[in-house]
Amino acid sequence: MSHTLPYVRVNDTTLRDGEQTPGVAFTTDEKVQLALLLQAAGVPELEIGIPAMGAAEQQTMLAITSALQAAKPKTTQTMAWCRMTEFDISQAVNLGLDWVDLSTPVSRQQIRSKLNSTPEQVLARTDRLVKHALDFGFRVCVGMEDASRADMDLLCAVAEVAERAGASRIRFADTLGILEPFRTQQMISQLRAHTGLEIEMHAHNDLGLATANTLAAIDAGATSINTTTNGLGERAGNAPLEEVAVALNVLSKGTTGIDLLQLPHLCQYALQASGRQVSLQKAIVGAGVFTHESGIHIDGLLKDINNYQGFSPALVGREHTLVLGKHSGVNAISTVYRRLGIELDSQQCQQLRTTLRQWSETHKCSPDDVALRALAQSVAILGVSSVGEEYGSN
Ligand SMILES: CC(=O)SCCNC(=O)CCNC(=O)[C@H](O)C(C)(C)COP(=O)(O)OP(=O)(O)OC[C@H]1O[C@@H](n2cnc3c(N)ncnc32)[C@H](O)[C@@H]1OP(=O)(O)O
Ligand SMILES: O=C(O)CCC(=O)C(=O)O
Repeated sequence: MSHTLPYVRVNDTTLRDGEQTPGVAFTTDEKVQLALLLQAAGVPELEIGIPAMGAAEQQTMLAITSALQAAKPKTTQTMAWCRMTEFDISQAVNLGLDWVDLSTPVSRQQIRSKLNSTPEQVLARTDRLVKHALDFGFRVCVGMEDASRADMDLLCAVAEVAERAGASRIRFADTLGILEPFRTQQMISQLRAHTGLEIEMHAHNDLGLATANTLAAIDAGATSINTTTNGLGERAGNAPLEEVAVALNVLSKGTTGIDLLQLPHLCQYALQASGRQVSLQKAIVGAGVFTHESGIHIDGLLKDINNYQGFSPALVGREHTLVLGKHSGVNAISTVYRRLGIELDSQQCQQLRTTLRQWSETHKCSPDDVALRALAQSVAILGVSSVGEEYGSN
């Protein structure tokens, strides 16, 4: 039986939390370009900066909101991150923003040791400053910093006060990245049962669980999520946009309206602008994630692609690549060489299988076409009769 997938609103914070990655600092032009690429890819909301940082940041934010407006149709809304203070809200005015996120710590630890405050004061401040921000025409999200370490009673109380004061959304921040999916689901479900507000999940990747926790939050009723391109962000980063968007699609958990085909280009630009690299094996965008070397896998792929394909790389505009190496089998060797225009017989393939093992241990990479031709020549020179037969031929 088919069912309608829930719409999940992506609020990408590459330009705010992403830029908090130590050492990362985008120029105004880079931020504008990133915002335009995110809008073109169909991301409906962007958190674009922190007005309290001062005039330069505010000018950049204005440049972003103006550029998004000019690129008709404007489909992407913008949000500023603010501390829950009059001053921060005042700095967000006249920047063309749709939303402010008013952030307040909600764990006992941070309320006491960071703000020198009390839960009662947090509640009173939430009520007052949500109303204050509404007076400026902003839509308001209340950012619950360190929510994963907070008492559920206080989270519910903050949500209640926020809702009554006129906020549209609460953000549940796993600020330290200490949640796992089961606990995430439990906490978000409890909040879901308690508030009619939109709930936004903000996950950090300190335990490598940001994507999993984001999906768990959606299962439990979160309506929007924070992401960053390539998982940029504080420490181990945030939930990567590309992972979450593709996972929601592949796992049939939700629709985002994001054009997945644009993700590689968008993420590549974000890498360049951030001066960062992702590992070869980074899900979705890593150079090696659709590359296959193992003999049994390539044999299976050649017989039927679905033998070793969880989802098609074409979903993100990429394709499978076959390489040879230490783990190659005869079927892979003959296929790869045939693509180079070199027909090998079974014995030559077996000899190459042995040669490739030695070559790979020495070079610690996949042989390129030049190296493959040289290896084929070495087989011809050595002659097939000298091949050791210790592995047999299939
Ligand atoms: C979990 C997160 O990612 S939260 C976002 C964090 N992002 C950043 O910090 C990046 C941008 N930050 C900055 O450029 C600067 O920190 C600024 C401009 C915001 C503030 O700079 P400064 O005025 O020099 O203050 P500084 O950073 O030293 O201290 C932060 C102050 O904000 C207060 N504060 C922190 N969070 C909040 C909050 N949610 N609500 C109200 N006050 C807060 C702290 O208690 C501290 O106040 P204090 O000096 O009275 O003790
Ligand atoms: O309070 C918020 O808006 C979340 C801030 C944040 O980036 C975090 O807690 O990790």
